[in-house]
Amino acid sequence: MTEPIVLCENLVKIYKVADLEVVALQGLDLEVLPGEMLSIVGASGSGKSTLLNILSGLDVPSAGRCVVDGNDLTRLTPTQRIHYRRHIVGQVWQQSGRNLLPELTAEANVELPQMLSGVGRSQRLRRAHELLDMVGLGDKYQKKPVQLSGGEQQRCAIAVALANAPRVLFADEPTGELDSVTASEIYKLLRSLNEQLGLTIITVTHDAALAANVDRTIAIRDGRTSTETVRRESELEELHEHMQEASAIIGLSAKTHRESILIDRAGRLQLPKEALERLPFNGRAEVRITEDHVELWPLLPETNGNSKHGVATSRENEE
Ligand SMILES: Nc1ncnc2c1ncn2[C@@H]1O[C@H](COP(=O)(O)OP(=O)(O)OP(=O)(O)O)[C@@H](O)[C@H]1O
Repeated sequence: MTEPIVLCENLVKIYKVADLEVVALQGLDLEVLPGEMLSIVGASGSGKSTLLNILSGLDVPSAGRCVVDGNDLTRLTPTQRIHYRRHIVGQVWQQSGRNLLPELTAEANVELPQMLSGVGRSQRLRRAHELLDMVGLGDKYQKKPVQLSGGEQQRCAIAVALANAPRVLFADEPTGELDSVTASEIYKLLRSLNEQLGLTIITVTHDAALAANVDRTIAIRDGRTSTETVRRESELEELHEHMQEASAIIGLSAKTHRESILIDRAGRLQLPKEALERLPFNGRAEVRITEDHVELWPLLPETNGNSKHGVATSRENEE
């Protein structure tokens, strides 16, 4: 079995602000396989950036386990952390000011991380040109960020992030400041780099529609993974009744994507908000375990087993 390149187990992050504690991640589990292109979606404040900051080595978890390409992020020494950030992971941020130095040309921006790693000038230049060609900036080597469009700046940022050939690329809202056409082009570029280089890519986005561009989307709610959406190998011709319900979770068609609720090792899951809003659970549910699925029913006085209010939380053999 292929080992995951990213593994988070029961990850917890608590921020202390004055006397207050903010629990940003509350026991998050995540596995990503080498070569996967994954998107993390979730409402503002759900913990996406916190997770990405931990994975990219900028922050440390309060508890739990987090291993990326064999590096245990709870145990790195400061020197190992610098090596990890320079060589194992690459990052692209939403604001181009965080990705590129304004006074340097595109070429020099891609040279910089290599220079910090001790790569010689001719090799640096060769690599910078190779990467700028790959991201579609073959005619912009000498342009400074201000002379590039927003989309070109993000292309350049991707080249910078790949300068030291990382094993995993993290992109936090890489298209947040771009129009939808340019955003979709950046996702296509990320997809082609993922396929050409076999690079593992994890992006964070508010925009569930962009999730259609990746293999798998994980939704985070309140610091925990809640649902997973996987692109189907081939489009379904027909949908079962219950599958149309499922497609509402992040807004992609159940014909093209298969959605599931994630159940952690302790058996915890988060019901979709839609189910919570539509059905009167009031914090508790009647559980019915059958041979091949589990049903959760609101505790209505008149519930007699024939109510239409049931929500199936696990169905096997759905296709
Ligand atoms: N440095 C910090 N100090 C204190 N609290 C923080 C800090 N960073 C994040 N938080 C809190 O942790 C929770 C998760 O924040 P996080 O930024 O990870 O969410 P997010 O899903 O990335 O949100 P957004 O989409 O708005 O960027 C929020 O309640 C936030 O206020």
